Amino acid sequence: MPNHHEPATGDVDVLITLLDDVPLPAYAHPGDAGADLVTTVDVELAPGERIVVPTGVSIALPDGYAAFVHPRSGLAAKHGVTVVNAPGTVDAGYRGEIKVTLLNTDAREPVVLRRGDRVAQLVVQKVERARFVQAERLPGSHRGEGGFGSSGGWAAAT
Ligand SMILES: O=c1ccn([C@H]2C[C@H](O)[C@@H](COP(=O)(O)OP(=O)(O)OP(=O)(O)O)O2)c(=O)[nH]1
Ligand SMILES: [Mg+2]
Repeated sequence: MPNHHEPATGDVDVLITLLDDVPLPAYAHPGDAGADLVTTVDVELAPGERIVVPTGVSIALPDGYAAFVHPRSGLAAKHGVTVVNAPGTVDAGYRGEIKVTLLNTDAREPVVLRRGDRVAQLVVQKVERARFVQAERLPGSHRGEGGFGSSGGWAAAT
């Protein structure tokens, strides 16, 4: 059984403060990309309702990293609960509490989430910062300006 109270082990140290009586974000299985975040409050989401929930954690990412707040597939598939701004971006310089903007996409059923429930997962990644170099023209490419379904319909590309 996964133990959600095991401290996360990983490749990069991320300083974290616990603002509430919550476990450290934990990877449920070795090799997981996302460490689960919990809500520190009970919420009931009406159909179509969104709400910002606190997670009780704040972090200091090293420069060159960002963390992304992703939905959990189980909550999404079983209850229609997603993260509105998925994936939410946590900047390396952000020291505030990580919050999750949940949305109940279900048209009929309300969803109850209890304090301590795992509502999202945090993916820590290296990110590049671009220098935006203004140019008169862009180099050509195979795709060109095609997008937004240019390659075909929803089934296999035809
Ligand atoms: O799901 C999220 C997304 C963001 N944040 C925090 C960390 C992030 O560094 C900060 C700002 O996020 P973002 O840049 O996405 O929001 P904004 O609307 O552009 O606000 P700001 O003007 O503060 O950048 O809010 C969260 O706690 N959860
Ligand atoms: Mg911003």
